[in-house]
Amino acid sequence: MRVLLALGGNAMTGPDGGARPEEQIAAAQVAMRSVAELVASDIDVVVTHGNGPQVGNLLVKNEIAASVVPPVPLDWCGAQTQATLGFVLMNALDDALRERGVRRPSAALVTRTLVDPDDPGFRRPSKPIGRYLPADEAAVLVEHGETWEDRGERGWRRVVASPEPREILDAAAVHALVEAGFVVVANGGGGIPVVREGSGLRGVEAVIDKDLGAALLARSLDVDVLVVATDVPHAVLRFGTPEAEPVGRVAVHRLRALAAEGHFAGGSMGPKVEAVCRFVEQGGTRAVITTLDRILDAVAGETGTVVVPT
Ligand SMILES: Nc1ncnc2c1ncn2[C@@H]1O[C@H](COP(=O)(O)OP(=O)(O)O)[C@@H](O)[C@H]1O
Ligand SMILES: NC(=O)OP(=O)(O)O
Repeated sequence: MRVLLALGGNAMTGPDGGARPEEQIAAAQVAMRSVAELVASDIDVVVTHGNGPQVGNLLVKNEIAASVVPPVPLDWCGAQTQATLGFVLMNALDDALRERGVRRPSAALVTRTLVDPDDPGFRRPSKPIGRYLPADEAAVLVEHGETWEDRGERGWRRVVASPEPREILDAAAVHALVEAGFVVVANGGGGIPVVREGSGLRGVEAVIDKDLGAALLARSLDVDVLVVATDVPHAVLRFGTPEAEPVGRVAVHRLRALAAEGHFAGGSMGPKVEAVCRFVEQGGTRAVITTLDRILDAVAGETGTVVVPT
């Protein structure tokens, strides 16, 4: 069996979204213990991860330091988060494999994702990144030309362009590493967004939704089960109301109908639901949305929102 595990950026950054190194390392250790257990049962595992909090924080650092050192564009920030989180995840994975006495090599791959330069996502920023701020502080940044959005209880968050992922350009390299027995970390943050220019590629300033990127990578690698690990155990109907109801095992056409009724918020649960639907519609056996600590049961289809073909 082959599994793609998509780790949520928010779920990896602790309760206040602070993204402190020790919180990210601790979350990676929890997730990688489960990955080691899967690998020990002879399951091929590919890991991808979000980068919303981390790429937003890097962008702020660049902006604040701009008068001292040259700032780098958002796609470079995305590439940097792939490297940092790849490093953290590989360390945690190697430790977890060693603890279980499993000998499997790991690799983290800088991964590029093709997007369309005319994608409407460039005109309508929709991807929340970085820290949350109170409304009055966000208003000051809006005056300086940034786009911020009210994200509910936790406050306001900056939003940036998020085009559709069209092709995972380095999928063949991921595939070769998986076939050679590596546990691979790839396509972090949905991949570094690039467009074709002449006979080459150019990075573009955007952040791809990692769950949509994960669905595309999963199909490119003939993955059987996609697990989207986040900070809630299920997708929920009437989320945040007294009538909230978790979605358990569900056929993909039913989940599509629930999404059309507007149960899943844009920029958070909405793209996860879209990603799991796409994966199952395109031939995946099952896709599961649940929390980081339930990965093993999720792979078996025994917990979370379990999406199946019929
Ligand atoms: N219908 C819903 N069911 C469950 N969670 C929802 C729903 N709508 C919005 N959410 C929010 O989605 C969040 C998970 O998405 P997100 O923060 O993007 O996760 P991650 O960074 O882990 O990928 C949850 O913490 C929850 O607040
Ligand atoms: N790139 C991305 O979707 O990151 P998050 O999952 O952290 O929002």
